[in-house]
Amino acid sequence: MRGVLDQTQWEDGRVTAGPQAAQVKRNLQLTEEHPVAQQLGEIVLKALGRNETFLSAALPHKVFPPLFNCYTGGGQFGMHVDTAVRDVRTKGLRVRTDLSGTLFLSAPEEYDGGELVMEDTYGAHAAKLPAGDLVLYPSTSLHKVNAVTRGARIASIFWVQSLVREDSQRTLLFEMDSALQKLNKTSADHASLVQLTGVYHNLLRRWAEL
Ligand SMILES: O=C(O)CCC(=O)C(=O)O
Ligand SMILES: [Fe+2]
Repeated sequence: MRGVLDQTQWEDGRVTAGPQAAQVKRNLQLTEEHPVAQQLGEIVLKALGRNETFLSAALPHKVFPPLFNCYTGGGQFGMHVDTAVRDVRTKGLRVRTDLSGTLFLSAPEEYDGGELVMEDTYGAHAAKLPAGDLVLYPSTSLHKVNAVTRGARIASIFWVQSLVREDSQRTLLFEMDSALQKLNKTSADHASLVQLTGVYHNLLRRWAEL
């Protein structure tokens, strides 16, 4: 993916930003309509579909086609909250953004700065992950990307409409599914596993919106 991106002409990131975000957004990007974003976005979507942790945590209903972005030469993205509903112009559908994802495509050693900083009720958290790692966070969070003062930070970003809109409910289901998966490995024949798996599905049935 980096081989292709390193040869692609980037565009100004402000074209897809709302009025508040446009004030603070200084980066380059490829929108979901760009052929390179479409080609590489498919790879990202396939990888997401194979990743059990992602599927269990996000419970994805719709995924906004991945964009690609690049911060370099002091590029940054100041504090903002992502747009709540995004139109997928290429597919004629709309995605409510419950979760935001950043898939890092540059190694942390390639650039200085560029941390993704998210604010939640417990304060600020910074993520600057190895290439190939993904951070998924509630789209309701205020977040920013610190200025990149050396090198270039390349990433793929996307949004997920989850089957379960509420973070608190999704978190409970994720915890429960993680525990069930562990039990399935160690005590698959325990009778209570059937019952607990049933509870998981019945909670999901209660909370899922299609
Ligand atoms: O580049 C990132 O990690 C996040 C970008 C971002 O917040 C956005 O495009 O809304
Ligand atoms: Fe954002």
